[in-house]
Formats: sequence, C-alpha cells, structure tokens
Amino acid sequence: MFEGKEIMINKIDEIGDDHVGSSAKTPLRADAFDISDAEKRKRIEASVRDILDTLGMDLEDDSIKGTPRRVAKAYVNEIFSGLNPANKPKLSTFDNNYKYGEMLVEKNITVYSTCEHHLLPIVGRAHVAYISDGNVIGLSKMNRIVDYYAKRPQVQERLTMQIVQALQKALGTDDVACVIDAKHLCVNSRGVRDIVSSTVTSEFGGKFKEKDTKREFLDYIKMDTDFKNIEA
Ligand SMILES: Nc1nc2c(ncn2[C@@H]2O[C@H](COP(=O)(O)OP(=O)(O)OP(=O)(O)O)[C@@H](O)[C@H]2O)c(=O)[nH]1
Ligand SMILES: [Zn+2]
Repeated sequence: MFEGKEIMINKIDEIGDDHVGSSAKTPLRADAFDISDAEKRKRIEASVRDILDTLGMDLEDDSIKGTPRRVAKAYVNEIFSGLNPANKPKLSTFDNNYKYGEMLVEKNITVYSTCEHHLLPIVGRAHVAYISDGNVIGLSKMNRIVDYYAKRPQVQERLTMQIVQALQKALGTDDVACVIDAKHLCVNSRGVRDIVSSTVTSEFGGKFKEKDTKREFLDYIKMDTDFKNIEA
C-alpha cells in the first residue's frame, strides 16, 4: 500500500508539476496514473459512443461508426497527451560557454490547447524568454514544453505559469517570462460568440519583473496588443 503511494508520488514528480506552485498544478486525482493509456482509450471510446447515441446519431453509419475510436485516440495520444509523464520532453541544457548575457526570446510558438470548462480549443501564440544564469537550453525545447503543458485540459493562466515554472527549473534561474495571446473557441464560437476577442496572459519571473527588462521583452514580441495593464 505504502509502496504504491510512493510510486504515485514519483509519477506526479515526473509529470513536471513537482516544482509548480500549488495554485498552478493541474488538478489531477491521486489515482490519475493508475489508468493506462489503453484503458483510457477504451473508456473514452465507450463514453463518446454514449454521447453520439444520446444525440440520436446512427452509429452504424459508415462515416460515424469509427468516431468514438477516433476521438478516444485523438484525446489520449494527442489532445491530452500532456497528462502522461512519459510524454514530457527532456529539457536538455548546455553550458553557456559563449557567455551570451542578453535575453533570448522564442516568439510566436504555436499553442493548441483545450479549455477545461467546455473542452473546446484554445488556439494562439506563446512568447517565451529567459536570461541565462550559466545554462542555455535548446531552442526547440521551449516549443516542446509549451506544447506539453498545452496538451491538457487547461485554463490559460495556469498554462502560462506552468511553462515559466518548468523552464525556471530546467535553467536554474528565476529569469524566465511567458506571454500567451490566444483565442478561446468557447468564447468565439458559442456562448457570447465574440469572434474577435483574444486573451492575453503573462508570467514574469526574476529580472523580468523589472520595468526595463519587461519592456525589452514586450518590444521584441511586439503584439498588436495594449500591454499597459501588464507593465510595471
Ligand atoms: N479565467 C479563465 N476563464 C476561462 C478560460 N477558458 C474559458 N474560460 C471561461 O470559463 C467561464 C465558464 O463560465 P460558466 O458560466 O461556468 O460557463 P458558461 O455558462 O458556459 O459561460 P459562457 O461561456 O459565458 O456561456 C466562461 O466565462 C469562459 O469564458 C481560461 O483559460 N481562463
Ligand atoms: Zn471554455
């Protein structure tokens, strides 16, 4: 019993949330890792079949009969793949031998996530920056970490914080920032149906809390957004 609990805790560490402040943790049940991906696909397939059946769809129809299986595969293998610690990217870092001392910005990283309130897509761009404290990270790893945390049921605020906290841990510095500008289809396509509005969230760690550093980062990413509300 105790051993099982230990294993569970280790897996939560692997998922990358061990370093995340409690407010930014993905709300997972304690037994979240007891269910294999194969079992998840099986259960989701049955649930989707039930939804379509309830909607009155003909599940014998050639176009629809494979839908429960397709949705289950897409959810577990792609759309919610960031819930499986095995999919966490390895954030390889290197010594900053060339002593690059300025900020590095990886901008316009594509974000495809899923709103956890309606299970509808969140589509946008993330802009990530850090200032090296001795380590540098492979550029693609920033895109990968954005994608990993995006592939969960999310709210944009939590996604932004998880990205920053994961990179702070990998790089061993607080000097990391992230801005996300994204459209929520739950706002654009249903409900209030505002097709134009988008949501901007930001998290500024360490030196990025200072006015000039924050300004430099925001100048590099130059979005068509009024940043007055997030400037110091
Ligand atoms: N803070 C935050 N809210 C979100 C995010 N994604 C969706 N929401 C909001 O979650 C809220 C859920 O509100 P509810 O009143 O419970 O749901 P609802 O009746 O479907 O609300 P409407 O969307 O206004 O029709 C909505 O206002 C969504 O716009 C997000 O990433 N962050
Ligand atoms: Zn939503």
